[in-house]
Amino acid sequence: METKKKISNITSKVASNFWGKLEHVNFDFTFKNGKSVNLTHEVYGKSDGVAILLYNPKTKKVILSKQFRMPVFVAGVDNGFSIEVVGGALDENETAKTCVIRETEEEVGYRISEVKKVSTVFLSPGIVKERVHLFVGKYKDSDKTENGGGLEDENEEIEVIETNFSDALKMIETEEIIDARTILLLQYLQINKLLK
Ligand SMILES: Nc1nc2c(ncn2[C@@H]2O[C@H](COP(=O)(O)OP(=O)(O)O[C@H]3O[C@H](CO)[C@@H](O)[C@H](O)[C@@H]3O)[C@@H](O)[C@H]2O)c(=O)[nH]1
Ligand SMILES: [Mg+2]
Repeated sequence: METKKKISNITSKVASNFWGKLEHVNFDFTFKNGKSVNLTHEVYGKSDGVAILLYNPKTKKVILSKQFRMPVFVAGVDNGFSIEVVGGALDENETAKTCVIRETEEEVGYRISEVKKVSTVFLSPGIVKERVHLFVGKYKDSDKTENGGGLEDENEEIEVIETNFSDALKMIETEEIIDARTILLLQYLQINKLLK
């Protein structure tokens, strides 16, 4: 039984509070041999997030979005454009389900009501404290509204991509799709044979 806590004397300083918050967390870490070190780790995050893969069982198509992502650009990949599932940050006091239904209409213009929760994941647990709640949801052509494309007042510009599921899977191999949430959810559909 542990006699001393592994992590103790935790203090946190806000290093930056712009869009998300970057914290410097100082703590004592005790190794198995009893030795203790004082460490400072960076932790970044905003609110938790959601993401959803929309699929049409009749046409075997999926809906994806394409938008500019500065971190992707800074990393030198694909001029910064990224093909992703619909997703976004939770508003205050918003449930994951309400958020994912709202983001679906805002970003790609489909009004859906039923979604299925798949899992909750950390995407970069060494750095980012955000948890993302992952969903899948069926859509049909008649769910389409006049909306989509993102919110102008959030400076969003989103291209809606409706593509064959089989082509989307190929885009993982060709690395046209590089977002982990998107790959995870496409593979979830494949493993569970939801579009067979
Ligand atoms: N990252 C970032 N986005 C900003 C900033 N300022 C404005 N934005 C804009 O704020 C909007 C937020 O849109 P959402 O749909 O809510 O979020 P998202 O950008 O799609 O998703 C990102 O955040 C989610 C929640 O934190 C994450 O779940 C997801 O993985 C991704 O990082 C985007 O248009 C983004 O360009 C900024 O400083 N940083
Ligand atoms: Mg978004």
